[in-house]
Amino acid sequence: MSATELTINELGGQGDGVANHDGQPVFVPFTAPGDRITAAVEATRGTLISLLAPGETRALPPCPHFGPDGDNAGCGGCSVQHVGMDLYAEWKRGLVVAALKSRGIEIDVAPLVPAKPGDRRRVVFAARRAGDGAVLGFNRAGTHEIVNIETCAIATPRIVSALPLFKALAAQAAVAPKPMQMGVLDTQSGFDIAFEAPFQLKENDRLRLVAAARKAASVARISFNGETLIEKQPPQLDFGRVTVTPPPGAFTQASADAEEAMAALVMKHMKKAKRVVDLYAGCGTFSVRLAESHITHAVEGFAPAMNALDRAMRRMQGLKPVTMEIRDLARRPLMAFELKNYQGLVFDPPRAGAEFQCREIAKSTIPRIAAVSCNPATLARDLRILIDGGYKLKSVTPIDQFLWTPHVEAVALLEK
Ligand SMILES: C[S@@+](CC[C@H](N)C(=O)[O-])C[C@H]1O[C@@H](n2cnc3c(N)ncnc32)[C@H](O)[C@@H]1O
Repeated sequence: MSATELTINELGGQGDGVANHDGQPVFVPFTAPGDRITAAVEATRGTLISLLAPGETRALPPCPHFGPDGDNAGCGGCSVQHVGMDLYAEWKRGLVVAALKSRGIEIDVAPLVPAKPGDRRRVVFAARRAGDGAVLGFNRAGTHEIVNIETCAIATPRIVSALPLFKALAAQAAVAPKPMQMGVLDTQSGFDIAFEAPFQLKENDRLRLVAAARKAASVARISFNGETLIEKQPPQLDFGRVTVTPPPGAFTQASADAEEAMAALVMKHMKKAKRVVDLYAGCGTFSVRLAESHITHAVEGFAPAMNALDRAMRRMQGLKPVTMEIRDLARRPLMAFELKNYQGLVFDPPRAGAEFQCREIAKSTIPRIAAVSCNPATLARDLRILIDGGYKLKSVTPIDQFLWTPHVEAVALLEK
């Protein structure tokens, strides 16, 4: 394929540079606005061949695994380390602005709440067997090839220091050649490690993995396909004043700082509400903070998460009551009449959003709503439903929970 000379005009939605070629957009990974490059172009995809002249927005990537060059480069964990932080922040904010605009929602979206490198406490690695050991890292973008990492610019320093340990444990767990996922949560009491694999462990494999975990002081718990193999001490996270032990497989926010930023926005908006309902409550990230001053009803579909919240609340004193309900909100959303006793509602659904639930909220008279979302597209769809139901959108704040990726959290606040 011949080399085509291109100038990069902007960053696309996935963080690739976008050039115009014969009137068509061409997306070239690892390029920045202003770059003059040569690329091998195939339809709308370009592969960088050479950087002829860097654009002014180009920055040095902090991680050696980022970028197209080198043995262990091409890590797909991050896609946007190669531009300056001002452009990066504006690009990320723009993802939220564009999603809202596509639903006809015009609002002055707040500046991005930034993230710090090294603050991701929850990371999901890809791992597989390699000889006597294991490779562990992230998939090369668009492939199933795992880039074996020696460091990571986004994960907490504790996670980075423990990469050799994670590789040793992955080598014990990877009893079949197929790749698996290794979720690592850096908790106050040690690592909570959750393997998800398309195979099972035999008894001897389990014993070997458990023996390796026993020797590692920093491991709190290991689970394999949802089953706890060893719990040396309960993994613990503080949500505000309350210490919770999330069960294996439960959702936890990926960064403590991002969680604090989201919770602060939610709490401020709920200030005047006496009773608040927290939908998609997980292990109670928002509920326990709300319970400092509001009677709170937490609703969640994953029973072990609600049980974890229940156990944590039983140890606490001085909080308002939190009632809990295990309920599938996709099949059985809370109906408008069930919402009539609340003055505030928080919802933080999975990526698919809360379309049916929002149709009921839209009919309700709850004066204050806080919508938390990791997917601007479904957030915009859900906000449209609420706005059409008479809610006024007061603010939207993007939060950089997933540094250097195209993923962004947002907190939207509404009133009726
Ligand atoms: C993005 S997480 C938010 C959890 C919590 N608010 C937090 O901040 O940690 C979404 C939560 O929705 C729950 N969930 C997913 N589908 C659900 C459904 N159909 N009904 C109820 N809960 C659901 C998940 O188990 C998860 O706890």
